[in-house]
Amino acid sequence: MASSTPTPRFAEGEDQAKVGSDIEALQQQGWVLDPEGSGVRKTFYFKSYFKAISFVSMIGAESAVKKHHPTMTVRFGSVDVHWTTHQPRGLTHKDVSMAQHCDKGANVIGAVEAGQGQKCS
Ligand SMILES: C[C@H](O)[C@H](O)[C@H]1CNC2=NC(N)=NC(=O)C2=N1
Repeated sequence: MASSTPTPRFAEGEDQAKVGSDIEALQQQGWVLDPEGSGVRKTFYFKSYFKAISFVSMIGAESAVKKHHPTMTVRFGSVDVHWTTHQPRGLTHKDVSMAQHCDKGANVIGAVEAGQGQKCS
């Protein structure tokens, strides 16, 4: 059976119209809702492991400043990033602004298309 498309689950107190339209814009940039609809995720691809680690470091620095932290999985030529808000639970403007920051940083570092990332030989 095909799984149904998740619908956004916003945290209490969020401006749902604003965050909802920002999430739609992020989806145009390749972000997808997680299965619960309470977070967004995207995989970024890089030509070198050093670029992937530099991206993680850049996101980590912004996370420390903004006190909002992602779950990231680093692979040889890619980084999976997941943003959600734990308290209050659900999607917030913080997830949106950090996801936008990821897209900007990926451009600076030089992310590539899926399939163009570094692979094990
Ligand atoms: C006190 C501290 O700022 C909070 O616990 C922050 C830390 N980082 C966080 N990160 C994320 N992703 N969600 C949160 O709710 C959150 N809360």
